[in-house]
Amino acid sequence: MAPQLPPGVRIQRHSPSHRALHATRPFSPGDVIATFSDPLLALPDGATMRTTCNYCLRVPSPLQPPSQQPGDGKQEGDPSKQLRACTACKAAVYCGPGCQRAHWKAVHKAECKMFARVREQAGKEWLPTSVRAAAQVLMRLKGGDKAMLEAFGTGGDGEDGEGHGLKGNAERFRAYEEAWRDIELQAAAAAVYSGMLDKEEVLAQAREILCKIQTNAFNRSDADAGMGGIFLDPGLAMVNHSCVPNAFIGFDKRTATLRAERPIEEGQEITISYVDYTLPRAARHEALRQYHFQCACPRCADDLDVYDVCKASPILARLGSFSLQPDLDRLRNPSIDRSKAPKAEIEALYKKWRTLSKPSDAESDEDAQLALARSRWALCRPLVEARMWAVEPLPSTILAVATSWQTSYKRVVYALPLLCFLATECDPVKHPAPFAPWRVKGLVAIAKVVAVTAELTASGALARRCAHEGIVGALATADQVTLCEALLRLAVQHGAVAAAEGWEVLREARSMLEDVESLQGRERESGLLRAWAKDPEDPEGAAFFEDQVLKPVRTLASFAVEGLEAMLTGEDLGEELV
Ligand SMILES: C[S@@+](CC[C@H](N)C(=O)[O-])C[C@H]1O[C@@H](n2cnc3c(N)ncnc32)[C@H](O)[C@@H]1O
Repeated sequence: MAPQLPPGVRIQRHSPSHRALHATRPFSPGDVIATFSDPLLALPDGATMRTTCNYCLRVPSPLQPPSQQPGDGKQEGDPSKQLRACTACKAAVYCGPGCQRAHWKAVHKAECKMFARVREQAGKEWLPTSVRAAAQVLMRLKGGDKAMLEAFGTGGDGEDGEGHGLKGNAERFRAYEEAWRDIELQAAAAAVYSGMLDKEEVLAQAREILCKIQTNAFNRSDADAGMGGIFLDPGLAMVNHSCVPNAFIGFDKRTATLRAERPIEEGQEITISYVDYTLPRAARHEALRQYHFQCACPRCADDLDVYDVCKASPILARLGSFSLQPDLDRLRNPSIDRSKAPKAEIEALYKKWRTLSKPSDAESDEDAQLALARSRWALCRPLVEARMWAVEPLPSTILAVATSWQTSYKRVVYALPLLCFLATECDPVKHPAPFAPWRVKGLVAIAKVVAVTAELTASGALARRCAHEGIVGALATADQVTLCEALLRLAVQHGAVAAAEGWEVLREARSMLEDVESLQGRERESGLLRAWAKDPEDPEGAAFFEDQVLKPVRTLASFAVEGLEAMLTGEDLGEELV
């Protein structure tokens, strides 16, 4: 039987062994195409299975009071106390009895004994995610689980033009030595710990299962959203890859939401990107190796960079205005000089950039981070010369510095120009859709630093914490509370589309916005911002936004490159900035 699908999508067979997801009606950017709430596999990351509800995958935090559904957990406050362990295996934890019961019925009944074996034989309380996933499949297949049999049973790989099972690309995995070694090890562990190694064919079956999991499961990992793990739904698994996708997936607990990133016509194929589509072509292809196909999307065929794709994006005109970079002409005609950074050079420098090792935990002090940032910045020189700020690995280099300064007592104010620069010069080019999660995260990051600088300004301590006259001057003339409120309004509006209601970044933005709204004497500013958020074309609101938000953000962004140069190339200046 073909996988059960929600309305909005259907499966179309392009060739005997290649199926695809197609739209059954038109969708506009940001629209929900379909939701998938009954996954076949939904697991937290191995090492986090003691801090994540093993059923609903919620990671409790003080900001996340437990919901009444489906876990009906009641404890609040200390996150670790919000989860209770299965009394039998003590390995799996839950946010409430509802989740525990649901997980027991779905899979834990079979895997509970497995964790006793893991403790006995390996002295561990958890298993790597893929090993646990494969063991779950083995045990559910043995138990005659119908949905598992359809997806993972033998002979259904779609290769015969009729099967509806998941594609596994097993022969290709076998030829990919590095990946195959891992699969063999994981298969052996899954067979041993599931207690099924008694039959020789179980090993082969476990390998097939792992190939299918690697090919079809989605990685839910997102540190900012406080989540990790994998998600596999046989219907959603029919969506193919493109480096210029028209859709994207957001995860919230056990639900995956497929949304349109670009306009989609009725009958059109729906595609997502399996990898970070803003990487240079060679890096994308390397990341796609585990899927065993040659991407032939327009970005790959013509080796388009992020500026090319942004320029041609059909959503710029529709969506560009309600953002920190509403200047569409600038996005379409950036002042870059490609001759200074030829494509081959970018690919080579990206490869080298990736080999620069991150400081280990032991040496992750500011000096080690600074040394790494210096080497990365030096490698990115051709991109800086070409002013190609949005081409990786330059934005990641800037972001890493911004992130470390953001959490540094001494440098937090200096993070502001970098974050404003990323939000105006990099993110909108990489992700033309203003609801792209990266862009929303960027807005919240700026708002957080502005909340700090507003306090420093109010207490008169700003000039002591920042030696840069330009930054201090820009902040002195800005209404920082209004700036913060505007950023949060943008984040809340776009964040609701970016991921899901339970997205941690959105919750944080909402909570900060409530705090700002409760401040007295700001009725006029709040009123104007509210009007502008409702209608970005409203002339009074738009003028206010330009003056109170875009102007200070642009001014702050204008100090970013100069500040980075001083810090990362000038021996003395760098120290002075501390
Ligand atoms: C998650 S499945 C997608 C559904 C798959 N087409 C099927 O029929 O089962 C991933 C696999 O689909 C194929 N695939 C996905 N995107 C592709 C693309 N753009 N071009 C060619 N094959 C693709 C690859 O074999 C990949 O390993």
